[in-house]
Amino acid sequence: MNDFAEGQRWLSENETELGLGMVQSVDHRLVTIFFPATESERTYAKNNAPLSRVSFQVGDQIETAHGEILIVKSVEQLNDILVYMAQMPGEGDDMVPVPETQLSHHLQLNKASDRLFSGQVDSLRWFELRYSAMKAKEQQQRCEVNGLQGPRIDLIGHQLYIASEVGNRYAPRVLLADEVGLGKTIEAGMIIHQQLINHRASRVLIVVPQPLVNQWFVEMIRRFNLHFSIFDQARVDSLTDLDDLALDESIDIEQIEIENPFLSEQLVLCSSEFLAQCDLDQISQGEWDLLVIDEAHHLEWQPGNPSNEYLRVETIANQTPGLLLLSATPEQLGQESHFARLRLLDPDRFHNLQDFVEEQKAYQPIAELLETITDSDKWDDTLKAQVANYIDDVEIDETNRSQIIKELLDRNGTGRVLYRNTRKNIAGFPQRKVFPHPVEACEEYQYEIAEHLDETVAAMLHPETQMHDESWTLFDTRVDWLKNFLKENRNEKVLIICAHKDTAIALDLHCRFKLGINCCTFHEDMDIISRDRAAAHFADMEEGAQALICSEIGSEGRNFQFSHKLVLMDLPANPDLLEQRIGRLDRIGQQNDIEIHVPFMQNSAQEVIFNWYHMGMNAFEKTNAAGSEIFKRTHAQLFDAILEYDDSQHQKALIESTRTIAKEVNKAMESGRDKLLELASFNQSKADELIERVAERDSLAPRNFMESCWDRFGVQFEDHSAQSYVIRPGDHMFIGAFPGLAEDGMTVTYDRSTALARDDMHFLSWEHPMVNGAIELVLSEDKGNASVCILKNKAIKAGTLLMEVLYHIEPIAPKYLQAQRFLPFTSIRVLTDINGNDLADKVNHENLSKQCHKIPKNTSRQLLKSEEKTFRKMLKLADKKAEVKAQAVLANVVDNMQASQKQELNRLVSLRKKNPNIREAEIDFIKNQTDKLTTHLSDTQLQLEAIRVIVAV
Ligand SMILES: Nc1ncnc2c1ncn2[C@@H]1O[C@H](COP(=O)(O)OP(=O)(O)OP(=O)(O)O)[C@@H](O)[C@H]1O
Repeated sequence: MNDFAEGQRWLSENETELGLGMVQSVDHRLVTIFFPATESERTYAKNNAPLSRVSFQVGDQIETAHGEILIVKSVEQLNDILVYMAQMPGEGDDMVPVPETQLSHHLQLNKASDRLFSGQVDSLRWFELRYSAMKAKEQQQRCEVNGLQGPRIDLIGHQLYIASEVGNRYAPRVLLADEVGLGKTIEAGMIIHQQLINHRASRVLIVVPQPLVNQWFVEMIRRFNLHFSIFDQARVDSLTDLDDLALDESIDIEQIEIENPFLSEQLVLCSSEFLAQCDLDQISQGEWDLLVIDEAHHLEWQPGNPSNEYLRVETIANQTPGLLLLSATPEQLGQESHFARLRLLDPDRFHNLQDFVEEQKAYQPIAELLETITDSDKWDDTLKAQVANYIDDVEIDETNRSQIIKELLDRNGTGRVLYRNTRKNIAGFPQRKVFPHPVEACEEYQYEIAEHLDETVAAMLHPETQMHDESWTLFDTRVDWLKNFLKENRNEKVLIICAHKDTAIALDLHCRFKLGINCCTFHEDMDIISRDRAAAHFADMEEGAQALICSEIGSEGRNFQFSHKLVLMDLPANPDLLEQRIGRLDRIGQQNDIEIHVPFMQNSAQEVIFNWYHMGMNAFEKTNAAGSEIFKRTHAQLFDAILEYDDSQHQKALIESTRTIAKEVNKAMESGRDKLLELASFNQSKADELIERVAERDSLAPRNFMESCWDRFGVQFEDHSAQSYVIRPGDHMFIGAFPGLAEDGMTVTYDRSTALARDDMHFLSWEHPMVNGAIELVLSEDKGNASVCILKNKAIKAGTLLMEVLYHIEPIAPKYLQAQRFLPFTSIRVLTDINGNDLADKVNHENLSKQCHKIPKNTSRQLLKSEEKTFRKMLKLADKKAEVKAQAVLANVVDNMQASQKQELNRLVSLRKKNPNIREAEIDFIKNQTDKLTTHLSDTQLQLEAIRVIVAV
């Protein structure tokens, strides 16, 4: 464990760009570091904080907070603080005491020139490794698909498209609403991964229904290398409980301020059930950058009557810049709740329910206009005038097409906040087939007409719930049918869903004990471990259960696509719930057509609802986007027909009107809302381009770079199979531990399809934590930043001196500005001769390196001594050239940043015409942010990274 003390200076190993940190507070478990240069603060667990103590040695150059440069003459220790006794170079023997607290907050880690002129030179291979690490860092940060390559996933167009649209945003706030099973979890994972890898976010909170906690936890590690910590009440208690601590009796427990437990981890996963009852102040003060809510349709809101769940999420979301809501059925609880969730995402855009309802009615003309402007190569004046009716602050011209489409979709639809892909737009999905199984009605079930209509309908749809015990399994004809069905399909995996847990439990007992069928159950009264065990037992292809009998909770979020037979023992009176049930099997990865078996009693309420779904809206065989709207408009008639199930005329009328309404709603949606959603959510050519780009990055795997690193740092590696290696710590490792390398070794592969098939192998892409760690390791070490070599090239006169100097620029700015989105790590290379001519563009590094050869270290040192003056002059000349290049880059960066900020400003000003709630302060915020970004970006300093002296022979 490290010993920290207030005032000490430490450097974040993972985020060196934060500048030099100062210990702000320490307790028995946590340490908080403040980074003054970037006005940021981080809290780490003491025992595994990724921090390095910064201490200078005698002879080192230090810079004070006031910018004075001094040379360290001796180092003293006062309590736990280092005090450097230092002198101003060339200003006599006066010694100045500089406590480490007064060091400059911008740490210049680079000592390339010091090392060169003191003769500490390294081999060419180290210099080249350093160059490769710089290039890798630059390419990665500048790569358009950065964050999309690393995940262990198939490259699927609609997912990549959404992730690339959202993942790079500053504080993304969106609702991911793809149809069930199309990969919202994967999209969310990609967005989180991008935000983390690009330093847009570092603290993430994911909230999911309890049954899905483990599934998310595993998906995040397996597919994204993201290790979330699961928080529940027991964990929070253990972090805040003082009883376990052996405290000195003199300490007054009342006086101890307890650290917020949520600050102890960066990536936290918890259940919605935990969120509903935990300490709201603590969790909302978790300083999250990104909040993710799965199955967000549960956040119910009515005007004047928001649910507790909604209010809690709203409290956290108001204090968190990024917000991802996931729901396949966002309108499940009605349009009001849907609107409220959109308002959570973007209150400026969605401020009034009534306006939103009205606006939705006007989607059709906008959809038509969008189609016209997409399809027309040349826009005539009439068309331009039409577009100008909707947007008045962008030049209306076909050359601005993509921006105009974006603005239209954003300002008149839900373009910026809602993404929904449907099976209709995605090829390759299996067919769904429904198999009705009418069975004889059971006389044993008697329907008492209860006072409340809804309760009666529920009782008629699920008559077994009226029996209060398990006796119904003995006479219910559906159970008999199930017995035969399971026997006939003995070698198939069958998922059985029913609405209530008591039904699932009774069926499970009956099937196991009375019929001897290998099955298991899954319901809300089971604890999470038992549920996961049941799901795993069902998934086991060798010896697992033939059937899994779930209550309704099994119909949300779970992955059961290895099965293609679904039995619905009853039907829910809500089309979205039906879609959720079918979605367990109908998801990415399903290899077969899906069979949906529905046993129902003839001449009963069950037959009525089956026909309503099947004949009225074809909800079994096709995904039904209009389900909730159709339900809204037909449910009164449906309930009547259920209550009078023996009236065939009633049923006929129900089916007829449902068909008419379904047709009407589907048509309106297809030409209005769905059209807008489709345009905003997917773009085939962009998706194809993204797949191509990622595949291209895959083909440039970091093999050479990693092999050089392993070789240099003493990691052993050997072939495992094609494209795969076994690596393990070597006996003579150059450093204590290689980043991400397990003590007992690991198997890695560079190949995506191998990684997809073999979970036990690490997918080593440029985004893997080991590769990133290796890049940072190379760049944080001094090794390779100074080198001398000879050049053999007949065209160059012997004795010619060249100097290859590498620099980088990277912004140092407060985190909330996210300055690196405009200025990623940029390397600058100068190849100067003795007159200051820069040959970098004429001779690239790789070609030059082929002609460079090593010379003995002693010879290098002699050369450096004898020609020191010349080399110092050459370095100054190189600095000047690099400075010019850096200024050109920065000017461009500032221009781009200002243009992008202007777009944001225009949007807000335009929205304010419709939404009076947008305050002047919000507009001032963008202006202020632009000013600060301009200052920080323009002030970016050029950093010297490495020098290679080259002598032609
Ligand atoms: N790109 C991909 N590569 C590999 N597997 C994928 C990919 N996308 C999705 N899957 C798999 O498909 C299944 C469905 O994905 P996911 O759970 O993300 O869907 P969803 O839209 O969140 O589903 P639901 O609506 O049920 O919550 C999962 O098993 C997931 O691992």
